[in-house]
Amino acid sequence: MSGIIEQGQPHNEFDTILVLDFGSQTSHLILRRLRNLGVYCEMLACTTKLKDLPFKPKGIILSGGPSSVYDSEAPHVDPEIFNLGLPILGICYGCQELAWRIDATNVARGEVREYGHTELKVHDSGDAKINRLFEGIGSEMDVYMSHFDKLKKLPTDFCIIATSANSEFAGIAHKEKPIFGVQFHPELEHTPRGSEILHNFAINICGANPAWKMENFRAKEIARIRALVGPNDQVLGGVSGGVDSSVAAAVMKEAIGDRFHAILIDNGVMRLNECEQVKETLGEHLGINLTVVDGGELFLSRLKGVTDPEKKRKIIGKTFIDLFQEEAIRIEKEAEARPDVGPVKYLLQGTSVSYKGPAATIKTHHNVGGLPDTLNLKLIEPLREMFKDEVRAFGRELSIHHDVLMRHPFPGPGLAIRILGEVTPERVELSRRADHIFISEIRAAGIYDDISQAYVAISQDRAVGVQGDARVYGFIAILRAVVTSDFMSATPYEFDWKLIKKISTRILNEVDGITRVTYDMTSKPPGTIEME
Ligand SMILES: Nc1ncnc2c1ncn2[C@@H]1O[C@H](COP(=O)(O)OP(=O)(O)OP(=O)(O)O)[C@@H](O)[C@H]1O
Ligand SMILES: O=c1[nH]c(=O)c2[nH+]cn([C@@H]3O[C@H](COP(=O)(O)O)[C@@H](O)[C@H]3O)c2[nH]1
Ligand SMILES: NC(=O)CC[C@H](N)C(=O)O
Ligand SMILES: [Mg+2]
Repeated sequence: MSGIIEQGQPHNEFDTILVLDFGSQTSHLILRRLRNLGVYCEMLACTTKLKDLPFKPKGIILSGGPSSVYDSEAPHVDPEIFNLGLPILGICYGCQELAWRIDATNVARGEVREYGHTELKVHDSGDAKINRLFEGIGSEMDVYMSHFDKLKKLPTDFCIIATSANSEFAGIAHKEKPIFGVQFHPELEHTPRGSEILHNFAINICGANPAWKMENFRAKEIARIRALVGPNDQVLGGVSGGVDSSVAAAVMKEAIGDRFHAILIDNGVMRLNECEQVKETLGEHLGINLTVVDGGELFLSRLKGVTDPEKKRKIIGKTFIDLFQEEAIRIEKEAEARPDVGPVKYLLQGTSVSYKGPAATIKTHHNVGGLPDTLNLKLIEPLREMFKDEVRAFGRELSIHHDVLMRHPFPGPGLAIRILGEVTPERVELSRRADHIFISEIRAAGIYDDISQAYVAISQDRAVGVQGDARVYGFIAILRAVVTSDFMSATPYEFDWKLIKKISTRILNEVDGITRVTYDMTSKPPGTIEME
């Protein structure tokens, strides 16, 4: 990493815990819990060569992951990890990895899957140094497990610090060195006292000073962006009106002023009047001059006849990139006469927490699928490691208006992943109008902020109805409203029955082409928030 990029990096100023990501769906939650404790942390790929690290962490956490350590394809940590003299905590796969690195025969496939809550028994080793991970917990603790593989043997020089009914080695500690492993997931809310374990590790064992605060982020991020972009280069910003990109755009504007160009791409699958409204709101509340690029026809023509969800996502992602590239050329042309500004070198995305590393692909979120090699724009993602609620807290720090901050997330592929199957202009229209009624009623009932995300999906199947005594044959509208704190897991919102009946009646009366309305009762997991 170059010296310039290193300037203003928080890991040079704050005690930092390094999280090595083995691809768990919940790796980011480790960071979030640590930040809540005031401990600065960063996440890198599990295979990072540790001698190349641009900073010295106070300790290292190995995350969970979908692989099995004994498989030939499994990812492994740099063996150098044991020579750094740093405290290490392995979580689930991370714990199995520690044991495997010491002796590959320590880990094997289990006989039973252990998914869900388990009572953990904490063992007193008689040595205060070894007991530190569970300090203050007492003799029992409710934990969440999610594994199949298990430790078969205690690694040499380790002792047992916790057990569960299924895991003889649910917690292990090295007898001399500050190396610990746990089979359960302390980062999950389902492990109610998990934060205490992370506190014990990061603050007590690693000795990290918990001096990190959200307000540090603003100055640090602005300094980082200024150093990265330099005095002349320009930045193109994908701005959707969503929470992430609005907050990211506000930071960019503060950092580099009019060298930042905010672009909203109308992908033909935005909600009713959305582009006009976003342009107005961002201008009014953030003083950001947004250019709206009309890509509607292009997107819809490329989506014609396509029904596979992943194909739809990929087509949309690629079309976004094509249009961003065209915009970069336009902006450079316009700036030709200005000696003070240089080329457009960066693309800003407001992405907050995303799946990266070797995590199993559940969906190709278009914005995080990686940019094509042919793109000569480098990515800037100021919020890349934050969770939505952290982005909102950061936005409040930047005095961004409540309505912008509380907007329900809206995915980049827009209504296209809520219109099951083929996206046609007619079905986009149905989806827009039904969605508008649903959201307007939710707002009017004063429950918009109680719901994390709500929308109407349109089925591929049709159903018969009777309207004005005539037979009609139309699509099914599927209402979805969920409550979640981190969008990783979610439960359906419990509507007042009268309200949901009113919404259903309005949709059936006002949207021609819809003959049924249903409510999606699926939690995440096993469902996801979007339909496709
Ligand atoms: N229609 C669009 N035009 C331009 N950029 C977009 C558009 N949709 C998404 N993006 C880019 O992709 C990024 C990821 O989208 P995502 O939906 O995750 O974030 P967001 O729209 O900023 O916030 P939210 O999650 O609240 O919707 C955005 O931050 C933005 O940079
Ligand atoms: O920018 C985005 N591009 C995408 O391709 C995408 N797919 C899902 N989402 C949003 O991510 C959150 C979790 O969604 P899922 O439970 O459907 O995976 C929810 O908030 C979704 O709206 C996306 N956001
Ligand atoms: N959550 C995890 O880290 C799981 C680890 C490993 N894949 C197992 O099944 O045991
Ligand atoms: Mg969005």
